[in-house]
Amino acid sequence: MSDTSRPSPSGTGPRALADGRTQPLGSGARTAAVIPAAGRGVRLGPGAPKALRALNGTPMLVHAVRAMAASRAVSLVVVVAPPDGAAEVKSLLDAHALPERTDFLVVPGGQSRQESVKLGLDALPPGYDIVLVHDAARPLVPVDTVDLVIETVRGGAPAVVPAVPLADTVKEVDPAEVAGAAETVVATPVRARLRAVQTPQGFERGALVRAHETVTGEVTDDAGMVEQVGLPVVVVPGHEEAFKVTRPLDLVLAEAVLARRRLNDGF
Ligand SMILES: Nc1ccn([C@@H]2O[C@H](COP(=O)(O)OP(=O)(O)OP(=O)(O)O)[C@@H](O)[C@H]2O)c(=O)n1
Ligand SMILES: C[C@](O)(CO)[C@H](O)COP(=O)(O)O
Repeated sequence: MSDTSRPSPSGTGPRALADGRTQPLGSGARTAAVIPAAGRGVRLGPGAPKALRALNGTPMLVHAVRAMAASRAVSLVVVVAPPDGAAEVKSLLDAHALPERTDFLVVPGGQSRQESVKLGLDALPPGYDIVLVHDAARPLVPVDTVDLVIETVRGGAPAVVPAVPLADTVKEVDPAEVAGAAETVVATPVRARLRAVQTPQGFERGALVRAHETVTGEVTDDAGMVEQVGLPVVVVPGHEEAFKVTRPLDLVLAEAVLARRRLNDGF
């Protein structure tokens, strides 16, 4: 099979195959996680920036950092803090127990999620061939999901998203009427073919960097940017506990999940 080589920013990355997949990176590939945590959390209501709000007494961001560091494959976590809050976030992480095998970096974020992820990527040192991007707002993702995403990138996928089927039927509405007093349905996509995608999304580093350097315009996730540069995105099973804390009711659900985990763990 013919293939073309494409250097990764670390200089140690994989070769891109003609179909956009990459040759397997192998188990030696080092993995870093970028956690965008610079959002305000407007939909959660008034209060501190969302990532700093507590879930059972511990800031959501600390839960999210621990969720990434729980994977033995993740050796660096880059936290993208609110633009004026990097020092506060650094102190917060210093004050909470985190695995010793994992290094941490904190950088200030930007005005959009996309900009914050790019700032995190820019801060990544060389030597990491796989990059996870994980919302601070998904604090409870289980380690098995994180590991599955990493394994799939190691196996040669340039981009991987964990996803779950939808419970609701989804309607597309007339774009001219979006957020108006009334909206008209223009289509009903076949639900069985739709997936709700979660994070961490995993990437071969070169693919993600290229996407962030070339794609402009509104995007709501990083895999969508990789799609736009023409690379395949592989879907793996997500997890119901990887839901995004977006509205006040999600906080109630997150605390219930933590309570159930404590019961199951017997403390
Ligand atoms: N300028 C921004 C906006 C968002 N995020 C991060 O992107 C993730 C997903 O965003 P979302 O859940 O929408 O968070 P917020 O933007 O804080 O929420 P809202 O839209 O309700 O304000 C969050 O971890 C958030 O902190 C970020 O790093 N920088
Ligand atoms: C990246 C994401 O979590 C995938 O579902 C989602 O698109 C983030 O959206 P948000 O509006 O920035 O929370």
